[in-house]
Amino acid sequence: MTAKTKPAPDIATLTKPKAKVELMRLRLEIEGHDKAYYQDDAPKISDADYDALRRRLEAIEQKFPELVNASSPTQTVGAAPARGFAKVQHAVPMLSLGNAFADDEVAEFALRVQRFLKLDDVPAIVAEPKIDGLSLSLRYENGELVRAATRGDGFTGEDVTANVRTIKDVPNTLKGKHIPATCELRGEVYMLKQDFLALNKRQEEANETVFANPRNSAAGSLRQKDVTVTASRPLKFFAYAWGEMSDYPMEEPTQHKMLQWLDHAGFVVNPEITLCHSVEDALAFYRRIGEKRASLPYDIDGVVYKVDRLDYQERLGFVSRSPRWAIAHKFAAEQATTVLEKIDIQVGRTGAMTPVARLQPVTVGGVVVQNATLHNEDYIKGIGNDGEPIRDGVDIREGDTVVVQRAGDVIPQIVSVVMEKRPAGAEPYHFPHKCPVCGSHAVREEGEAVWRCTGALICPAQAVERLKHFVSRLAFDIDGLGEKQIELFHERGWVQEPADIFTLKARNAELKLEQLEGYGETSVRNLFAAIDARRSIELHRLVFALGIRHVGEGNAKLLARHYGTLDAFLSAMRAAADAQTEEGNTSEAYQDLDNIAGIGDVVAEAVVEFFAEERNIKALDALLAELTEVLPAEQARRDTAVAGKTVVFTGSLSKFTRDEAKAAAERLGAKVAGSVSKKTDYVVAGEDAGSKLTKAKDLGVTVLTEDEWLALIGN
Ligand SMILES: NC(=O)c1ccc[n+]([C@@H]2O[C@H](COP(=O)([O-])OP(=O)(O)OC[C@H]3O[C@@H](n4cnc5c(N)ncnc54)[C@H](O)[C@@H]3O)[C@@H](O)[C@H]2O)c1
Ligand SMILES: [Zn+2]
Repeated sequence: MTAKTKPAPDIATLTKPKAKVELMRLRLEIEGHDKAYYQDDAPKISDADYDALRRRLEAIEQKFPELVNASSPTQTVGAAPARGFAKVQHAVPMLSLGNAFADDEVAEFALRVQRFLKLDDVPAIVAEPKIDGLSLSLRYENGELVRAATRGDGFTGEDVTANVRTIKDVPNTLKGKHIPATCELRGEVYMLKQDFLALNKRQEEANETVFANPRNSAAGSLRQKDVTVTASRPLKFFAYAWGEMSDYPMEEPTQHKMLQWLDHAGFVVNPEITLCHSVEDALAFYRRIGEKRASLPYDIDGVVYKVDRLDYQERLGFVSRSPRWAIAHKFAAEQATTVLEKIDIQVGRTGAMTPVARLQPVTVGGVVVQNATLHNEDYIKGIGNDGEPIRDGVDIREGDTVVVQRAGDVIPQIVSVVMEKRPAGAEPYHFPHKCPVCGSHAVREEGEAVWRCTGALICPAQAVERLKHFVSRLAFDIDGLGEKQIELFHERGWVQEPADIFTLKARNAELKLEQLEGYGETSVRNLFAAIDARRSIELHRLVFALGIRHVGEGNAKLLARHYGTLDAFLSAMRAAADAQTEEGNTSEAYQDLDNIAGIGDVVAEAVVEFFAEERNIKALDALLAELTEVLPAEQARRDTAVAGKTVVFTGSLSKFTRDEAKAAAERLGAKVAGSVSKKTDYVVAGEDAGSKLTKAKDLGVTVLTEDEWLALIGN
């Protein structure tokens, strides 16, 4: 949810005519967002982006005050009532609040108030959590609820009386002795975070609107034309204000006494509200509630400070859209403090294990955040990609209180750990050395930050990718069994590991593949025939198909040629795997593998790790039981003109395909390379050969036409 605004002109150099145009543009854009937010309960941008638009508008209006007019968003509140609701005129307007973001803006507010009232000290101030919901005005006549209205544009709201009667926290009849004949009591409709999450889950399952946060969810639930829908939604209400009052229920009324009265009259008043006697007290409340924010069961987006004495409030009065006697101290929109409850490991499609922080849900920038990525083992330890410390080298532990950040569309991140809040006995996190999905052992390669599951053949997290690889062109290459079919068969639970492909036919009495959409008797028969044809497979294809990390087609061929037969390969691998330790491998089998020309330490390690995983062996055995023969690798010949030579094919070939050329060359003992170097013996150039040909000429490498090549290999 980022604002897609054009690079906006610099305010400092803005001329008046340009400012006019820019104001017009901003006003339209803000009005559009106001409608989406207030009328449709479905904002299109984050609150932070929205606030940035408003701040820009304010800055321009400040520079050109003559351009301000009454319809500017800086002068208005909310949005007009939506169609479909009866309109209600508020006896006393429902306004917005001025904003403060920094501590000194709060101090300035207090000083302004003090000066305005000509007092010697800052007057008593009530600090209230700013509940992130929507405000509601309730009109009581002779203690009975007669009308409920939303704020709307501040003067006219929407009639939601029937909807509000379904909210338990709103009394139909006021309690107590001192009930004014007429009173408009006000507060915030909101939804508990857990109720919001549960509601969203139900909505998602029913394919209904999913809300971005508890605020939108509360607003959308209240503003329903069908009252039974509102009744089914878990709405709550905190009372904290009032509009018209025929008289006050007490002598010398104050904000905090009125809150007490609201409580006695049958409302729920927020229990965190505190009476403060200095700016320091007020700021301390702000910090305390900020730290508590994530563990509160409802969302708050700041603190509202209100001058306590009502006679002072009256003297202070209003400026355009907000009272002079109150101010909202907002939390930084894109950061929030919360508790990291648990670290989970997610296994990717290729076996990479990524740690994810499970957080107590917290709303950051208008979106509920429950997870944050922790990237890898080093990141959790406080080590960055370059080996340098991050977060001042502080590690992340389960139970930590952390500051989460979300900027634009970026995945939420953990910016810092609040060390004072680290629970006694919190242990450094031990990154698991086992795959949480399949239980296979995991490895972290030299020079890499990522741990990977070695259960290539059996890990459900990797299954689809692995199976697709297994049937790919250079592996088993089964006609009629491509990526789409693999996905389908896997989704249905018919194929979990390679061996299952070969038992499809035997299970078909039960599976009935021919009844699948797009399949018929013939195509199923053809599929089974294609699968059967692959029960006999070349060793290098089998090795490649296993999906061992770093073993591509080239390495698979090197291995197949070196060992020759499946039995030789398997017994060598078992011997090497048996000798595998964390410190290394000194077995003869391993040394032999590591010494194969073209196979380096990284590849050798990966191969042995694969065979050291018992689960892979089981899956491989199951597969081998289904195969009829594994064809030994063709030994590279040493008696041909090109044996031991390195060849590069380039340009478009017309006498043979590149795959054919490569296969033929390799059969004759040549090595096929992808790029030209001093070690290249021949470059076979087809039509339109480009840079490789030029390079060959530069290096003096022999260049052959296709025909010359065919002649050389005796065709
Ligand atoms: N994302 C968008 O497209 C979009 C569009 C419009 C508005 N917004 C967001 O809405 C907010 C602006 O709305 P606003 O004009 O209502 O101002 P506001 O929400 O900043 O402040 C006024 C409101 O605070 C609420 N409030 C909660 N607790 C209170 C308490 N204890 N005492 C008094 N009031 C309390 C009341 O409902 C009151 O109407 C901003 O956060 C803005 O980012 C977002
Ligand atoms: Zn696994």
